[in-house]
Amino acid sequence: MNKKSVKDVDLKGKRVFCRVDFNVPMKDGEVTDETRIRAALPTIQYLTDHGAKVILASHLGRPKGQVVEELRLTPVAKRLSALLGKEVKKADEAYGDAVKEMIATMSEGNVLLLENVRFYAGEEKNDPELAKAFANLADLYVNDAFGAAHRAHASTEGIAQHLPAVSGLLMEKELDVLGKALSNPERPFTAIIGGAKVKDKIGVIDNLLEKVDNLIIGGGLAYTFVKANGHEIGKSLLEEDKIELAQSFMKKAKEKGVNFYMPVDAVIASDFAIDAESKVVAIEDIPSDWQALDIGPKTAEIYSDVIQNSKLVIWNGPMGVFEWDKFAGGTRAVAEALAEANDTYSVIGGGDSAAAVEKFHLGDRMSHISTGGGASLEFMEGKALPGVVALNDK
Ligand SMILES: Nc1ncnc2c1ncn2[C@@H]1O[C@H](COP(=O)(O)OP(=O)(O)OP(=O)(O)O)[C@@H](O)[C@H]1O
Ligand SMILES: O=C(O)[C@H](O)COP(=O)(O)O
Repeated sequence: MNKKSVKDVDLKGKRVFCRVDFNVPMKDGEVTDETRIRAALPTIQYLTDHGAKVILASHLGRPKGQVVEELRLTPVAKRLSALLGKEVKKADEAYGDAVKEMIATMSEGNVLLLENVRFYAGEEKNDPELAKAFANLADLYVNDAFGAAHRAHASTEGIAQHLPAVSGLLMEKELDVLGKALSNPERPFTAIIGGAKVKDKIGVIDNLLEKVDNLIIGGGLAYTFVKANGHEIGKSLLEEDKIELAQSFMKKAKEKGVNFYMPVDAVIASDFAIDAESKVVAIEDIPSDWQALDIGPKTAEIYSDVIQNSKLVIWNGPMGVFEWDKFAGGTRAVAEALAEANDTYSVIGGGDSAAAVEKFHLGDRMSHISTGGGASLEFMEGKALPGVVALNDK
């Protein structure tokens, strides 16, 4: 990476404003998945080990510029404190005199967590005044929030205009893995794209078709492609206005010599319901009042074979409604094939695919699980990430 990192700067005695992505799932005031907190630990530890005073900032949820009590970061401070094995002070604001006073009492190696930066309307507007107020708290800015790097907000982009700005270790690792995969892939290189909507994956499919050897399509978005191929899909998800686009992707794949894989069978359901009646049919046999909620077993077998024969696989988006057991088989089969493919470097592109891999307890069998959903998608689309662009060059 051509951006400076924490390893390139002097940290001793410095007040470091470190943006992390602690946008974690919570229930009843408890953190229910601490993956993102754990992922930030190496940077926090590196900073404290090198004598910095660490001021952490994050967003949580989408409070839209207002204080929302359930979206305070207090439970996160508690979890972080336990994981670090040291006290983490928590401020009830994210800037201002009270926060400055807390920082003034900090010693080298201390950690302070600021309040949810999205409680301020200026955060998402990238208000220069708010960015300056954040910058006023510190001597150095570290961005370790890969998951929020696609947002040009005051704490991810604006602040970098006012302080020396470097990346954290997680940010560096994410950019390294995803960057290498896209620029210098080991081959055969396979991308698996699933999820609900074609509309959300247009950019990524388009960009990956320039790079991959195999493109595998699954999930709800597959049925627009099946329809574009001339089959009836009953009540399965369809984006009518994307049929032509789907056809153009299939044409592009042919022109580029990319093997394009679509479902050959499906698990169909009588309704969109957890307890719906279900059965397996060939892809051309979906009855008009049924809907496809998962890829079928033959498809799963074909996809697993392609995975086993790949050197690099990038996966974004589930193959079916994996939240419901009846329709989780396809997503599970893909996750298991990746887990078993020892010679295959597997990159899971955050969001729902990461959640699925964790649900099947296969997380530790993947080579890299990105902490960024939207961010990894935008990166794979080939877009520049504002939170990265703003950092100082090496
Ligand atoms: N055949 C299907 N019909 C309807 N819904 C489906 C189907 N297959 C998958 N889904 C649903 O799609 C959702 C995931 O799609 P979505 O595009 O939101 O996630 P994603 O691609 O992982 O994106 P992100 O990484 O941003 O979370 C899941 O909730 C899943 O139940
Ligand atoms: O969960 C995420 O993908 C990141 O934390 C970004 O959150 P956002 O989509 O609310 O900006």
